[in-house]
Amino acid sequence: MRIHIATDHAAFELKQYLVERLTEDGFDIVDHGASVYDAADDYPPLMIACGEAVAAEPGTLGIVLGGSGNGEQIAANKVRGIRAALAYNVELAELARQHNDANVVALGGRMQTLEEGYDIVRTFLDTPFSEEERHARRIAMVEAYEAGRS
Ligand SMILES: O=C(CO)[C@H](O)[C@H](O)COP(=O)(O)O
Repeated sequence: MRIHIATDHAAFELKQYLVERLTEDGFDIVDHGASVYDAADDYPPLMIACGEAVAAEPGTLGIVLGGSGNGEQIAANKVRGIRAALAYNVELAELARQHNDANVVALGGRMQTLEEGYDIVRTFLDTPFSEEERHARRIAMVEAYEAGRS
């Protein structure tokens, strides 16, 4: 499975860790930066690039990282077709896939250990959408709004 990933400076170490672990696990990782640590970098262009890559390639998933994950989630969600969910524990990561069919997960690198971050991300990547009608119906309502049909 192809995974798109991006971070700003605040989760640079977490991104490096995830790229290494997920590559070992057999995932095809596309790294959208930041490619070097720069304490003054800005997250929006990095997260939007990651979101655009996910939206352009259905079936892929994305990981956006920052200090809290909040701004990263907000930026990724500006991309048409992106459903980005903030996950700070494995239960949220699981629900993001099962109920929301999220295609991007946002994590705060300052909010958990590297190993906890990996567990959250692996849960997100390993959990399928439930396909339950009520969840599909609600997602379709959001998509209709996004498409200007509601
Ligand atoms: O999480 C973030 C946005 O939601 C950023 O990573 C965070 O705001 C960066 O903070 P600073 O510039 O103080 O290192």
